[in-house]
Formats: sequence, structure tokens, C-alpha cells
Amino acid sequence: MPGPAARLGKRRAPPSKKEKPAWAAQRAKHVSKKRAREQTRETIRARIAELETSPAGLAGLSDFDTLPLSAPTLNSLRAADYATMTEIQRAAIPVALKGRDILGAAKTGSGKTLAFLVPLLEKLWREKWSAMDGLGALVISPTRELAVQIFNVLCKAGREHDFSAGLLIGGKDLRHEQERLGTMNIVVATPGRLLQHIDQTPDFNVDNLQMLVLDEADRILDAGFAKTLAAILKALPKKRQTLLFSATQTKSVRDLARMGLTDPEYIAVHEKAVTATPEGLTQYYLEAEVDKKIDFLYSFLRSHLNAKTLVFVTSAKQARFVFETMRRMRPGIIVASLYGSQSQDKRLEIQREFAERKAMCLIATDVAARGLDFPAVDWVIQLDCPEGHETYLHRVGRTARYNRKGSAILVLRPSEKPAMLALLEQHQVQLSPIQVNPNKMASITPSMAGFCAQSPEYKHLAQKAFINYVRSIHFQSNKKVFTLAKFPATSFAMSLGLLVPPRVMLGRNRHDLKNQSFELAKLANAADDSDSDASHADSDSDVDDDNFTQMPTKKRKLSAKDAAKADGGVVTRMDRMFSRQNQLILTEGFDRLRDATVLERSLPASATATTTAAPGAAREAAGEADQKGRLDPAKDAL
Ligand SMILES: Nc1ncnc2c1ncn2[C@@H]1O[C@H](COP(=O)(O)OP(=O)(O)OP(=O)(O)O)[C@@H](O)[C@H]1O
Repeated sequence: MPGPAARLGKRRAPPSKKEKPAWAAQRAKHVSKKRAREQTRETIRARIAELETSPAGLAGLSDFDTLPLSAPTLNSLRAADYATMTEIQRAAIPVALKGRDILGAAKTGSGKTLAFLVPLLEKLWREKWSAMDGLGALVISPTRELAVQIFNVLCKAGREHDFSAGLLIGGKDLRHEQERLGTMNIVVATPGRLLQHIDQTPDFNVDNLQMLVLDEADRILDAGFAKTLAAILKALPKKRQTLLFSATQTKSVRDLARMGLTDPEYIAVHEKAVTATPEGLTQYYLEAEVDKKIDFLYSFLRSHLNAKTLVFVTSAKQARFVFETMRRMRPGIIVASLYGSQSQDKRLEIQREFAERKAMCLIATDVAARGLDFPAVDWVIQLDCPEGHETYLHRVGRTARYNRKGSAILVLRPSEKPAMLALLEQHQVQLSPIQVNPNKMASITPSMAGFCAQSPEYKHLAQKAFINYVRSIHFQSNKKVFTLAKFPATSFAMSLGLLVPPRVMLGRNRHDLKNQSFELAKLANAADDSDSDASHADSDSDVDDDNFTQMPTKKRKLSAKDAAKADGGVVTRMDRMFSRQNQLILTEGFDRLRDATVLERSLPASATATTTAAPGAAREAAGEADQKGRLDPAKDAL
């Protein structure tokens, strides 16, 4: 009798012993793939062991695919159009692949970022690093901008890998970072934020760290970061590979010990180069006194409307003032400014715009000097002299990057020229003199004097720019280059649109002030003599600067209360306003009221009605008078 199966149809034959179920076939495939991958790893390890890192051995390497690198890295590099290695990459990657610590130095724009990112990715790949293993590699950068840039290159060079990577640069919500940090394999960080997470994020486990990279190592070694770095190194495991890179390198043994390097290989590919700067860079210096700088910049921009120009100045105040001047003067090219006190988002937005545009001028402090990779910068202008040869090299390194061409102009005051040129020559930097065609030099001082007369904000910026410039010279350590002796304070002030030089306190505190040298005190007091009656606003206004303390005023003004007492009346809002030391912080409304009242007080009663009805006209009248007073001396000076 047929069974139930028969009723349902033909019974299937039992599977032969040779035919495996689907899951088993899949498993076998997986195992064989794994074996193949393991074999590839073994082959690459063997090739690395055989790598010859002597100069002769390295000479045979040119393209990335001549190196024993994993397929994900090679594919990613290919996709990003990185084919041929630069000199530092050819010298450093093989040594790093062999597991040695490295102290790498190469000119700016020579491709150091990939020189450390490729070995980093390879190390984790050879160790079969996965999400479960946590943090495997750490890159520390001195600035947020540079960290973002490194992170972007990492995303390109590691796009075919499965590692997770994160950016820790502060300015973002700490909690948000904390939640994700536990799963990161590679972290790019600035020192402060990194230490904060080491201290405060329980999930951030650094015990498995395989590789530590310090980019712009000499800057991280600077006093500002030294303590933070020491604390970070203390928390990291001792057994790890450490790579240090910079364009300007130190070999000091003590410094190396501080960085935690073990028997490092010193790789300085451009050490014997005749010049310390990239070959495509043409370098000039322009001799110009401080009062001619802004005219020069304006004239330069007017005649380079299709160029991408990066201008370096000493301080954020300078950057703000020069930017504001160019914005008002409209030289015919887009102008922006970049300095440390801007918000992080704003800085990143400005950088992005400067990177994308073909023609633009960016006025920046040294926050943009190191490491930033803006494509195709045509000109770097150092409107203010750098503090030393290292800053010079970093600044000019923003142009002529990776085999491109670029030009740089260093503006030197006559007193700075001999010592600065000698210092640069000592460090293999040769500059040729350049002169401005007098027919192309425009004078914008009269317009700036007009801006100062019309806008208290602008005048305030001009005063701060003056003060910060003078102070920056005073606090420079290289006294052979930077001196305030014979400083043309008055003509400099006038070149910024000011009638008289604002008062500058050159000491950091009262004690310093007492010990100011005679010349400095003379400079600081120059303003007092010329300015005693003319413009108390100039000397009184610049009070609440971050690193500036106002000189005590000679004559104490009557307080609102005293004034009211003298009048025998009550203290009114107006009394308080007139007794303010810093009139420039008044709101626009107060300003209008004040101008109108000043005229009201000085005009006969019959005229009062018309004046108060048109405060704008009163302001204009006051402005015009002020402007006239300011324009004449400026003309003389130029
Ligand atoms: N092998 C390569 N092939 C093509 N372009 C490259 C290669 N290596 C680097 N570059 C490009 O060269 C430029 C400079 O590289 P990078 O920023 O790494 O230089 P750097 O030496 O770190 O400079 P700095 O000292 O100023 O920080 C970048 O635009 C980068 O994309």
C-alpha cells in the first residue's frame, strides 16, 4: 500500500553524501576567502620584511603600487588620483611599514599627511583591526583646521577600509562625541579635547593603541601644549609605534624623550636642499615703512583681481581692521578674514570658500600659517614680518604646494630688513627685492580718515590695530629685527585714518610699566603730548582689549555723581552718559542723542529746533569738521 508521500507526488531522492546544504557551501566560501585574505596578509608581511630601506633600495620605489600595501589602501589611493609618491612618502612609508618610530621633516606642501596616514591604515589592516578592538590609531594636530584637513585626507585614503574614524576638535557637544567614541578605531584630535575625553569619557579606552602620530610636532611641543601632551602621553600605552612629522623639525634629545619616541629613524628629505622652500616658489621682499603697508595691499589687490592671495598679519585685531578697510574700499575682489577668535563654524566656512574660489583675498593671522592646504594659492603676502624663519617658512608654504608654482612677498620695515634677511639667509631662504610701481600705488588714507570720522566702530578697530601692532613688536623676542626705536607712531596712526596715535601700554602690568625703557615710554607718551586736548576719545577708548590694559589717564574726569553734585541736581541718564570714560561703547541711539545735545549746548537757542530735528545732519556736520581736521595731516604725511 502506497504511503502518504506517494499521494503527494514523487518522493524526492535523499541528498547524496557529496551534495552539501546551502549554509555549508556559504561557510566554505567564507572560510576560503578568509584563508586567502590571511595569505595576502602573510605575503605582504613577508614583502615588508624584505623591504630594503637603504637609499639604494628606496630609489627603486616610485609609485604607491610598488609598495607592499593592502588592496583597500591601493584602491582608495587610486580613486583619489594619488599614484606617484612624493619624496617624503617614498622615504618614510617603507620605514614606518617596518614598524620603526619616525621623526620626519620635509618642506611644506610635500605630502607629509599621506606619509603617515598610509602606514597607519596598513598597520590596522595587518592587525585585522575591527570595531570590537576599539581605538587603534591616534593622530594629534595642533589646530582644529589642520585636524579637519587630516580627517578629510583619511576619509579619502581609507575609504575602502572598514575602520571607523572620528574627529575630536572641541567646539561641538561633548556628550555627542562621548556616545560615539567607544567604537572608533582611528581618532584625529587636537590635544585639549583629546585629554578631556581621556579624563572624562569612560568608554574611551586607549589601552590597545597601536600607533600615535603627531603632525606639526614642533608646534605641539610649544609651551602652550607641552603640559597637555605630557598628560596624554602618560595615559597612552608605552608599547606603540610613534610617528612625528613637521616642516620645521627639532632633533633635541630631550624633546624626543618628551614625545615618547623609541630609537626613531630621522628622515629629513630636504635637509641638503639648497633652498628650504618649495622649488616652484618665487620669493620677494618689499621694503616699506609701516605707514605704507595698507596702501601697498590695496594697490596690490587692485592689480591682481584674478589671483588667489593670502595675506598674513600679526594679530586678530590687525586682520579685522585690514579686512574692514578692504571691505569698505572695495578693491574689486572678494575679501575675507580668518583669525582664532572667530567661531569654529565661521572659520571652516571661510576656509571652504577660500579653497573653492579661483580669485579671492584672505587676510589671516598665523592660525592659517601651518598645515592648511588651500589649492592653487597664487600669492602669499606677509604684510607684517614673521617672528622668525620657521613662521616665514610655514606662511609661504601655503603656496607652491605639491609641484605647483606660487609667489610670496615679505613686507619689511627698513629697521627689520637687515637682520631678517640675514636670518632667512642663514636658513637657506633667498629673497629678491621688489619695488612697487609708483604709478600703481594708490593712497587710501584720506578715505580711511573719513571712515574713522563717520564710524566709531571703525575708528575703534583702527586704534586696536595700532595698539596691537606696537605691542606685538615690543613683545617679540628677536630684538635685532623688531625694535620700536624711531618708530613712526604718528604717521602710522595717520595711515590707519587716526588723527593721533592711541596710547599704548607696553608693560604687562604696573611693575613692567615702571621698568619700561626710555624710548618705549617716550613712544607711549608721544600720544599724550600731541593729543592732550585734541582727542581724548582716542586715548580713552581702547580699554577692554583682551591683552591690553589702559594707561591711567592723567586728569581724572568728574564722575556722574560729582558732576550732578556740582550742579546741585539729580544724576540723570545723560549725566551718566557724558561721564562715561569710553564713549565708543555707546549704542547708536545714545550716539545720536549725544551729538545732537552737544550741538544743542553750543548753538544759540533759536537754532536748537532745527538741529535737534535733524540729528543725522548734526552728526554729519560734526563728522565733517572732524574729517577735515584729520585729512590735512594725513595728506602731509603721504
Ligand atoms: N602622492 C601624491 N600625489 C599627488 N598629490 C599629492 C601626493 N601627496 C600629497 N599630494 C597633495 O599635495 C598637497 C600637499 O600635501 P600635504 O598637505 O600632505 O603637505 P604637507 O607636507 O603636510 O604640508 P604642510 O607642511 O604645509 O602641512 C595636497 O594638496 C595633497 O593632496
